[in-house]
Amino acid sequence: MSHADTIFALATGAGRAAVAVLRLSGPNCAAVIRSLAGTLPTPRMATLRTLRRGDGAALDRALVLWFPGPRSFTGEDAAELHLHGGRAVIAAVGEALAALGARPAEPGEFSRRAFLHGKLDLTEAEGIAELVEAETEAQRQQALAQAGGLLARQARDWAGRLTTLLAQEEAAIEFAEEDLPSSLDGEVRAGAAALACEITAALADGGRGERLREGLDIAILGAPNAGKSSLLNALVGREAAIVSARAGTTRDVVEARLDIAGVSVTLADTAGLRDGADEIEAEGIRRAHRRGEEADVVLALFAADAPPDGETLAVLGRRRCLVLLSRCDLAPSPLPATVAGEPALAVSALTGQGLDALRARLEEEVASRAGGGSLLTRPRHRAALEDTARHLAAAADAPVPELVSEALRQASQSLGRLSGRVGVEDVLDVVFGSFCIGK
Ligand SMILES: Nc1nc2c(c(=O)[nH]1)N(C=O)[C@@H](CNc1ccc(C(=O)N[C@@H](CCC(=O)O)C(=O)O)cc1)CN2
Ligand SMILES: Nc1nc2c(ncn2[C@@H]2O[C@H](COP(=O)(O)OP(=O)(O)OP(=O)(O)O)[C@@H](O)[C@H]2O)c(=O)[nH]1
Ligand SMILES: [Mg+2]
Repeated sequence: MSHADTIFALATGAGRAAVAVLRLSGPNCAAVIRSLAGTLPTPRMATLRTLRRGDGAALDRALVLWFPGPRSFTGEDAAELHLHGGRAVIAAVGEALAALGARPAEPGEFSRRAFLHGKLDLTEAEGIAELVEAETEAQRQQALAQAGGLLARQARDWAGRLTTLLAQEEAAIEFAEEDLPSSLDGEVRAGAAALACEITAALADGGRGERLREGLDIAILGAPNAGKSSLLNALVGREAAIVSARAGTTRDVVEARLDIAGVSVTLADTAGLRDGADEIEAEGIRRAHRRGEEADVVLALFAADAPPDGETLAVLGRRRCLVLLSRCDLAPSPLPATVAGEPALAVSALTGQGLDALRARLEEEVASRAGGGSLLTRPRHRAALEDTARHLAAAADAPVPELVSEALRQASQSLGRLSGRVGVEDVLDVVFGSFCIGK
């Protein structure tokens, strides 16, 4: 993959659409646009042109945008073709571009070039990917802040202070050689300890930003016929799962997406837990248990009109669950307030009783685990900052000035990985490889 190539990709979604945007970037852009559109349009001004193949045949009437570098998204010559959205139009123009020496872009290659040309740091590029993937309002806000440099600015501030500390420690080492008394070493150690503290405080966010980006998983577990599928349908407001009076209706895990408190939540309905099921149902029950173990929150359902079953009680013993007494319209009141000592919320998917209270409880559970206001949105950020804080703490406590300086250098390296300044090619491959084509 050469950064000297001129690349192109469809920037808009596949499938039928009114307009399709083909994006181009690279040193050969001007020649490619001249060849397709006759002359270069005025920079950054949408211009209607007939695009023609080498043999003069018309390809499409399109809006052409020309972005001379370095004042472009990628920081090099770039262009956009706003085509009619037909599959054949896109294919024909793509063929013409390939014939002119441009090649299809890899996933994330436009953002990678913007990064390489210093237009974005790595966390800002990640923010752009997060913006494209955002499904909820809170995810959008977090992604926009990240793309706008929220973490990048903080990292630059930390990096600047770290560089100052390193320079001061080098000076302290010099002074020591000249046998001059200096308090500089002590000041640097105190500065390193303070910076370690500040970074540790930023890390102590309970992973809320990462969870907001990734979304949360909630699993519904309980005996056959407890009303799990009915509850899923009631919560998502559509018939996502099959409901029937026969025990053992659900076998596969049925997933539905919900927006709870601005967090993207995957709600999973599972096979009813019981012994002695047939082969297929038994596999469903294994999947149910696995879902329960992986979930952030488990809803344990007990039918209010039946005694609590041992299988679901065993789940309560293994992990903290939100306990629900389902089908509560079928049981005579008063209902028990607890199951196996756990407070239980009475709900009915049929009458809707208790559903608002359940939604409120779910909002609390979700809001306590994920939400906005965090600088960190990825495990990668956490790992880099944990290393940085560790090296800073080591610098504060190092036995001799030379080791203070060495630890500060390592802290600087770790922090550089966060912004991508200390660029190990494989980190870039991982980050940009997860982007979609055309980004
Ligand atoms: N048609 C279209 N819409 C789009 C994009 C695009 O590339 N094309 N974007 C793509 O992500 C987003 C907008 N982001 C952009 C960010 C920077 C530049 C850009 O060219 N920046 C120049 C400054 C340009 C100027 O100030 O006039 C630069 O940074 O040098 C373009 C788009 C969303 N919408
Ligand atoms: N009266 C009443 N009936 C309910 C309620 N919830 C579910 N049912 C009925 O209980 C039966 C089982 O409901 P499902 O939602 O399929 O139960 P399930 O837990 O998904 O069952 P499996 O998939 O077999 O594990 C169906 O006949 C539902 O109509 C409720 O709140 N009130
Ligand atoms: Mg079911």
